[in-house]
Amino acid sequence: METINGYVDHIVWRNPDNGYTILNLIVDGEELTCVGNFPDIAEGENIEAQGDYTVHPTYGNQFKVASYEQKAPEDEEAIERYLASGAIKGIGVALAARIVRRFKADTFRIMEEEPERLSEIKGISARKAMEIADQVNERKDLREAMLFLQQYGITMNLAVKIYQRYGADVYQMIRENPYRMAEDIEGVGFRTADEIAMRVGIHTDSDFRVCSGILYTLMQASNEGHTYLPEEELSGRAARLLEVTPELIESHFMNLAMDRKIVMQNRGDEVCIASMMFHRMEENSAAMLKALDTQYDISESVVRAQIAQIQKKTGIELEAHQADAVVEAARNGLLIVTGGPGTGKTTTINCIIRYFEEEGLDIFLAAPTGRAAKRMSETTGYEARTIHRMLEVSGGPEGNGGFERNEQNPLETDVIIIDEMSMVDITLMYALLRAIPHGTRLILVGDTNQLPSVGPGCVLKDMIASKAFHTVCLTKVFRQASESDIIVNAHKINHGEEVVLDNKSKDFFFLKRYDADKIINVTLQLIVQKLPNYVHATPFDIQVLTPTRKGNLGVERLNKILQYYINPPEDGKKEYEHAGRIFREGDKVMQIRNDYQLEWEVRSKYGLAIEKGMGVFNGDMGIIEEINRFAEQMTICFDENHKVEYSFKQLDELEHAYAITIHKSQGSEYPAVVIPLMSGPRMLMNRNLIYTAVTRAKNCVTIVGDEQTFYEMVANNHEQKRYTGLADKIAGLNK
Ligand SMILES: Nc1ncnc2c1ncn2[C@@H]1O[C@H](COP(=O)(O)OP(=O)(O)OP(=O)(O)O)[C@@H](O)[C@H]1O
Repeated sequence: METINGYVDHIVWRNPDNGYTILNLIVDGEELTCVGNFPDIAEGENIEAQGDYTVHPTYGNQFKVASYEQKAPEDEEAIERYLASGAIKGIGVALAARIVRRFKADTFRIMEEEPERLSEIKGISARKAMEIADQVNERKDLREAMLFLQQYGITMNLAVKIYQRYGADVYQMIRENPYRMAEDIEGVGFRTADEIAMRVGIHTDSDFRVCSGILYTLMQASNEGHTYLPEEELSGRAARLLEVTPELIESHFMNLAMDRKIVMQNRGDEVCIASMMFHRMEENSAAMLKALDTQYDISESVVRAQIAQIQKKTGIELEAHQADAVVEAARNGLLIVTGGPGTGKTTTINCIIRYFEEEGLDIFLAAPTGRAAKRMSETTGYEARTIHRMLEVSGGPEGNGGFERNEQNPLETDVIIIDEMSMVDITLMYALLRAIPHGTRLILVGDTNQLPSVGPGCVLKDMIASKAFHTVCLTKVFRQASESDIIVNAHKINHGEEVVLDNKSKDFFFLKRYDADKIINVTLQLIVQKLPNYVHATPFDIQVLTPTRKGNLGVERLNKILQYYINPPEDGKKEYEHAGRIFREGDKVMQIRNDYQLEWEVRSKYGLAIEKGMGVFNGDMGIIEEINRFAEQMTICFDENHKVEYSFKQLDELEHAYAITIHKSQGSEYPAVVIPLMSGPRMLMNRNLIYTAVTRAKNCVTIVGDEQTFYEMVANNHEQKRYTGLADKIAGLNK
């Protein structure tokens, strides 16, 4: 091992999570590339490093640093170089020279111990002297805090965030209550905080730990869709998490309620406990829905006469419930329209749009996902946007002022129609309602038999269950068996009736296979050979939908296999590996969380941006167009030619999408769907799930697998219970 001394001329690259850094060090006037872990280093600093010289196949000679020490610059030249490097704001080249000329080798001691003396120098006021001293100390404090936090296994990136939040209080916070971080800092969950607490030696029954664990349990429950938990369920879950008794958990409920972190409410003979956030969202949403539900004094016969006119013009005669929906839309501020596939929801929306248009009203159309919005645009012929886009994403967290449109800056229109309402969770509903002023009509359209929203809440069902709002349920199926077995079978599935699997259909097939690898083989043949011609689509458009993420037919395994066959490695096709996944040019990928910061642009054929916007959302699908290793980014092309640059660091937000879960497919429609099916957990394998999968297909559904599993799913009407409070809160307003 060798020792070198030098100063950092330039930091070439740095990984903020682990401090891995490539930098140019000037050693005896010569430039040397050094690589290694540098938790905190700035350009201009002097270091003494131990390590070995190596030769990198591409980059040549390097020094691999095993350990290093920061050295206060010893000679005056080094001190001046450091100060002139811009490391301290307000000191440039000229001032650095003046300072060092005056204080010589004593410069740093003066800055730390007698900073007021800096004002002896021309160009430095007393205030500026103190600002410089603060910065010098801050850097020193930051460095010390970093070292302290790293003892507890905290990454650099997180350590900076923690230090920024708590400053000098960081030591006390970590020693006394690291659980505060789980509430205060994004990116720190209960588990991280608990791990730190364990290292610090905090007891398992500490009050802070129990309270934080309770809030964490409620948050975990919201990931399963619940907005509250019954008291017993909460104490049981939290007790298992913290490995303490349920009694200890229960003894903290009252304190948390007094601190306004949770809300306890009696519902029947049950005590329901919700986090304050979800309680408020539900309570405010209930009140806002009620406020929108005004009645308009419009005569029914006048509306019906208008409908007759519209029917004459369009040549479509509405069925009784459809016409009722138009009448209710005209006479009420809030209306819900539900129905399964092919029951005429779109036809009804179209008539409602025409009616309001003729009244001279402005109409906004929106849906929860990009694909659903696109479909709404196609079927209505009017522009439909995602709800996120309509509310104008502002870059902040969802539900917390994350949209430009809110009560201060509401949507300016007369009528808002939302499609695919079953997918809207309470967070998005709350954000939507905040942006709708009194006097705007709101029409919510959806299919209650679809899977519930991925996010917490059960908004559409709860609104219907409250019986507080006008609801029109469309039941007549307009498409006949000869036209579409997909629709007819979807309704049969929904009613638990027998579906004939004789493959005499034109659009509904069941290929019986009983072995996972055979099922995958058939799936591949369908995507690559059989279906593209049959449904006039590309393999990209044919979507594999599967119930699970894990297992032989889970998303993860299917994606690896499908990628290998559909988009195999090839010379000239660039690849990049991230977290065990190989992303390759030509891959089909999906964004897996809402990202309001990502910018997209539509480019002209000369590559110039002709339209720009922000936000890529959970479920958006695209193709990797280009991987640029030099710039460490890849270009993904999403629907409507929206091109987005992902830096390699953002790849956690992307997954392959050759196969996706049925849950993720909600609100989307594909020309053809292939569903590999083998037995799985009963809780998951229910009627809702197979119904949702089948209704995603426009032209063709093929299920490949075990017919027994299919029959069991159709028979299994057991839905996973969601604990949600919106219905009760709406009902409570009537009392
Ligand atoms: N009153 C009607 N008379 C005759 N045909 C109708 C009527 N209403 C709807 N249809 C036809 O039934 C089919 C399904 O209607 P529509 O697309 O409106 O239903 P939907 O509920 O929106 O279906 P999906 O959920 O599958 O999109 C369409 O072909 C439509 O033209």
